[in-house]
Amino acid sequence: MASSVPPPPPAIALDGLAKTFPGGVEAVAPTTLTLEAGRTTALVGPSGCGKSTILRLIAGLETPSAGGVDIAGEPPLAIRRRGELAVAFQDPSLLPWRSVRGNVALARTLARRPTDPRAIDRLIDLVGLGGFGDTRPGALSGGMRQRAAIARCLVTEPRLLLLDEPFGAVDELTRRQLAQDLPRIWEARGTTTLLVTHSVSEAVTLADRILVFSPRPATVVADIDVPFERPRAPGLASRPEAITLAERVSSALAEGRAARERSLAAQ
Ligand SMILES: Nc1ncnc2c1ncn2[C@@H]1O[C@H](COP(=O)(O)OP(=O)(O)OP(=O)(O)O)[C@@H](O)[C@H]1O
Repeated sequence: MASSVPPPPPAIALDGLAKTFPGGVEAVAPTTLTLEAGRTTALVGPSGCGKSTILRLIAGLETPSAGGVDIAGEPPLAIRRRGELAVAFQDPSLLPWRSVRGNVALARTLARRPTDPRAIDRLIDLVGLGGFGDTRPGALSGGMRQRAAIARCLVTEPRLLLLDEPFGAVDELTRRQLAQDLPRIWEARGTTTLLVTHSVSEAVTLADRILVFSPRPATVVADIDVPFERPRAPGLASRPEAITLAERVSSALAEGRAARERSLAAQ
């Protein structure tokens, strides 16, 4: 989709960011790190460790208990209000009375960008929903709804893209196709992208950097650089160097869990 000169992608700084929910559930331990502008960072960690909470804090959808988030010098809400931040959560909240095309087009209108029907249809095709532009969400499968939500995110040409298990409800073959096609869109625009995933191989294939988290409260246990050239080759996940890297991530996950168990046992 054509646009005027895009603003540069933002870096994200977490400064002592922590979250304890009312009732005492400590989801995120104080975390300080910088996520570089224009790169894709994957967040991997055990279920319930606090990954989605981190994404929601960065999106300004949760209030930190301590510390803060700085996105290119501004708080998350400022970026969100300007429509420069797009979030796709596991459970896509599409408007049920609008078609796929209507949902995608509305996001573009809300971001105060001109709407080009052909560009919207190209994006719908790209996420594998060609022919479903007139269909309402209720008549789509969970995976199709997820893909419509991804199209809705990308159509706003965000500077910052937050994806929470974006391919969770998608079959393996489609997942691979999406993992191949979609990053090209955000890479071409230099979007700063954060991706929560349970799939180690997806993290290795899609990300420039992988942050591995401990069980709750989320603490970074490994910060791994992914050195593979872009665009990523279709068969990358089965290359020996990718397998070695995936094993490093899996070991860090296991070590994070073991360390947490040891510290709980010592208490
Ligand atoms: N609004 C809330 N109020 C109270 N506790 C919450 C709230 N949201 C999340 N939690 C708790 O915080 C912890 C972290 O949740 P979060 O959804 O961030 O984990 P996650 O790593 O994304 O999990 P998964 O991989 O299973 O999606 C969990 O124990 C969850 O029950």
